[in-house]
Amino acid sequence: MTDENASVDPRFERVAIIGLGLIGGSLGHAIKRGKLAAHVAGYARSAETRARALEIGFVDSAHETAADAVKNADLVVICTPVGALGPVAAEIEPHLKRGAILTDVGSVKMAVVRDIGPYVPEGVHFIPGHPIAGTEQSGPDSGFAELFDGRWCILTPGPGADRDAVAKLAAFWQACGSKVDYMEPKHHDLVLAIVSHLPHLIAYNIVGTADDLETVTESEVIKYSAGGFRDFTRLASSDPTMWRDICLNNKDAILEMLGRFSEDLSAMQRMIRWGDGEGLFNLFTRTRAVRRSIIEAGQDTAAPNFGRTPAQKK
Ligand SMILES: NC(=O)c1ccc[n+]([C@@H]2O[C@H](COP(=O)([O-])OP(=O)(O)OC[C@H]3O[C@@H](n4cnc5c(N)ncnc54)[C@H](O)[C@@H]3O)[C@@H](O)[C@H]2O)c1
Ligand SMILES: O=C(O)C(=O)C[C@]1(C(=O)O)C=C[C@@H](O)C=C1
Repeated sequence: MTDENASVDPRFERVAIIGLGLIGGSLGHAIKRGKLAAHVAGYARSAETRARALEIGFVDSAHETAADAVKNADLVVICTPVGALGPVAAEIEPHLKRGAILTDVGSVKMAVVRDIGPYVPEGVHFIPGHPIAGTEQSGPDSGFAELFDGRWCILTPGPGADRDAVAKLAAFWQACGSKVDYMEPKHHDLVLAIVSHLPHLIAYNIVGTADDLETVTESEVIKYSAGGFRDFTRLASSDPTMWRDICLNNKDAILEMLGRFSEDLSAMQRMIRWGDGEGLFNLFTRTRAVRRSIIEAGQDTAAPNFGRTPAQKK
């Protein structure tokens, strides 16, 4: 915990988690691990997911409607795909407790402010958030308490946000294992477009290209996939709904980064075509240095098995 939040109590009486998949489930586990709430109420659309969440034990009660789950909650965390945030916010609006903190974990932030903002009642503190931690898995069985340990959680409070509420939410995420940082939503979306969204889109594209070649390479793609290709297939197996929603809701920043990427790819194509060995060598030397600085900064947490329970390591 940083000094500035050291004196803030990270605990809540009642937390509501809306959406009980990888992130909602991991949050439930982290709350239980840190004893951060007296009661965790959960909402999922399917009876099967609700039953499973209760059975695993990362929620204390599972509700058939989001409206029911948020009643009396001091902290409400919406953990659904980004495209569902607006409808969920509209449903829960009349049931939110005055003084409660309302937040989310969505991978984009401008669209979250746009979609949830209109449904925040007077007296409720809306502070968008994004834990930069995840895996390619989804659903209630995929969550685990250690997911957020040592990873960043970015909060994007609006200009008029209540300082005490922001400090409380920051203390909560720190108690869940995260390091907390603050950004403007627009800046967040630009940064995440390059460090998270573009890598996933490249992975989806490479695996799609290989799949199109199946008549030629079907057996080879499977047989020799122990190397670089296998790393791409992990990212490319991430949840289709989640990534569709990210693309649709961070369109401008993603198109900007895809444009730059395409230009750089063309430059690389040119170097290969004209045998520019020096250009290629210089580029590869520069990118190798980026990897080294990530490791030196202690951020080498993107390795495929980072943060997973032994059962999840494949
Ligand atoms: N997976 C990651 O790596 C990761 C990391 C950080 C943030 N996020 C963000 O967290 C959120 C949840 O992602 P996840 O990985 O936990 O997904 P998930 O698929 O594991 O879980 C999503 C949950 O939301 C529910 N849901 C889906 N559509 C809904 C709807 N229309 N109304 C109500 N509930 C609905 C699902 O049933 C499920 O319970 C997303 O906004 C995503 O952008 C994901
Ligand atoms: O490690 C992974 O599998 C992830 O995709 C996690 C990852 C990322 O790109 O780093 C994906 C999306 C989120 O919004 C945050 C984290």
